[in-house]
Amino acid sequence: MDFKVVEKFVSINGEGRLSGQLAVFIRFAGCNLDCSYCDTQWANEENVKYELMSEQEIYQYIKATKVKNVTLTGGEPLLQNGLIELLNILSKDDNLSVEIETNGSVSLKEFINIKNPPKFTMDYKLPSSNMEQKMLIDNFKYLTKNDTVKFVSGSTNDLEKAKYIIDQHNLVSKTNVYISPIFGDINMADIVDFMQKHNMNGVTLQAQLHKIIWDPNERGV
Ligand SMILES: C[S@@+](CC[C@H](N)C(=O)[O-])C[C@H]1O[C@@H](n2cnc3c(N)ncnc32)[C@H](O)[C@@H]1O
Ligand SMILES: Nc1nc2[nH]cc(C(=O)O)c2c(=O)[nH]1
Ligand code: SF4
Ligand SMILES: [Mg+2]
Repeated sequence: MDFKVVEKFVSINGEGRLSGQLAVFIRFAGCNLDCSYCDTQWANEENVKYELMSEQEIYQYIKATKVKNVTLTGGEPLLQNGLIELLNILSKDDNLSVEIETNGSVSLKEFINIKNPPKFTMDYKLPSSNMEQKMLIDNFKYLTKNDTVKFVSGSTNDLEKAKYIIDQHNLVSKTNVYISPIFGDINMADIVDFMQKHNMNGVTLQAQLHKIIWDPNERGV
């Protein structure tokens, strides 16, 4: 199966539990959502330039970088035809640690049963995204302590919804829970105040590190 790869690069992971560590990124074309704040809308455009790569070509590229952490992102990686075949190849290599960034609207069911499954970082899209109605609440039941739910928040209303969902589904006891600001839209100090006011123990606040290191609009970092 050939995959539409819009960019591939080595950087530090700017998000999630492996933030600050080297990672090799594979970004796939196309997404089923249209989040108001999406910083990679270009990857979802119909006429985006892409390179067709087979599973083996992607694996060989990853190995040539000598980087252990692999992030599959997009666009929406879980919508790529043949993703299971790619994951089967990557999961056989004990020297790789694979993570998938996914938007919360695609069922994880068929991806969790593979041997040595990837770590999922699943967004729960909050009201500011305009995509909340697409969230599959059922996905929470597949997540473990290897995975993460991320709430990208741009307002107090978003934070209140995040807190409601975290409490309602007891997420802190099941998985890793992160809050990340919509870049530039909300003061991080206000998020900390909110976390303190609501005793949000076990929740991690995180900025997008790559947007602090490099120009926030730079691609390939
Ligand atoms: C571009 S998305 C690709 C993967 C998948 N479609 C998703 O939404 O998780 C990767 C991550 O970047 C986050 N993101 C996109 N735009 C952002 C922004 N302006 N500020 C903060 N995070 C953003 C998304 O919420 C998601 O967690
Ligand atoms: N450095 C860096 N780290 C990231 N972690 C997740 C990213 C993504 O776009 O999914 C990302 C990204 O675009 N750049
Ligand atoms: S789901 Fe991810 S890639 Fe798709 S529009 Fe939202 S942030 Fe962008
Ligand atoms: Mg990004």
